[in-house]
Amino acid sequence: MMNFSPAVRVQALRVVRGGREVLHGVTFDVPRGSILGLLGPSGCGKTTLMRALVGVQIVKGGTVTVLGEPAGSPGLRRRVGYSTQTPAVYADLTVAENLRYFASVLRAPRTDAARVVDEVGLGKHRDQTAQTLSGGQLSRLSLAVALLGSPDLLVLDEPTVGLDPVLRQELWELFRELADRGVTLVVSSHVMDEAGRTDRLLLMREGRLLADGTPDGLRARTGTPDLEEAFLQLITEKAGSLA
Ligand SMILES: Nc1ncnc2c1ncn2[C@@H]1O[C@H](COP(=O)(O)OP(=O)(O)OP(=O)(O)O)[C@@H](O)[C@H]1O
Repeated sequence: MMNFSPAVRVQALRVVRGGREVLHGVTFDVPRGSILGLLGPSGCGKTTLMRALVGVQIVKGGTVTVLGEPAGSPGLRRRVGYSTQTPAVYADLTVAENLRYFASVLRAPRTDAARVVDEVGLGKHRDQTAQTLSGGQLSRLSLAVALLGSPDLLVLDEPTVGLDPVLRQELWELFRELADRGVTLVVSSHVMDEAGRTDRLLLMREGRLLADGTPDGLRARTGTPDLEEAFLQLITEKAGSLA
């Protein structure tokens, strides 16, 4: 039977960190097999929101439902892949050793380590220790770990930081292939030209959603083809309406 419920449903989510509310009631859905982009200035709450999706963030209010279960449920552990901004891999293990290790922890198929190394284009570096990788290679290793076990939801925190335009393009092509296979992706980025590659964009500012729509919808609403310009316009609009 087809499952039409959204992959992610976030309702009225509030989070307090360090005694301060950093998410002030965020609500959105992510349909299965789509790519949601999370954009907004540094400190607006993107990482906090992603932590709530993977179930490692204590929440003050609201609900987060992932693949039909409360975020963080044990049953979701192998169905959700998360790559953080600071890669959590072993510095003194090689690329291949790291992947074999995490594959065994996740009880992913043995062949998975080889598959994901190719998917992220790290084949040439498989025998290099993680500590000798460049920043971009390290973030691709982190992405490879998230792909182990073929999760249904991928939560990727700035996966393309430090990558050249060619690699960024290749990774976005991979994200689209995964979405076409039914995987749901939530991807944060600082880079506006990547925003146009998503199915839906959440523009965040200071713990609130400034806009939620398709890239074309946001362009139409603001009357500009440039998403960066659209974002700035929405911020000004909001500031005006609050004044
Ligand atoms: N452990 C913490 N204690 C106190 N405040 C925190 C903590 N972690 C994050 N914050 C605050 O929560 C807010 C949201 O942070 P978050 O990391 O989610 O932002 P972000 O949008 O991911 O930023 P960036 O793009 O720079 O990674 C920020 O104001 C940050 O200072």
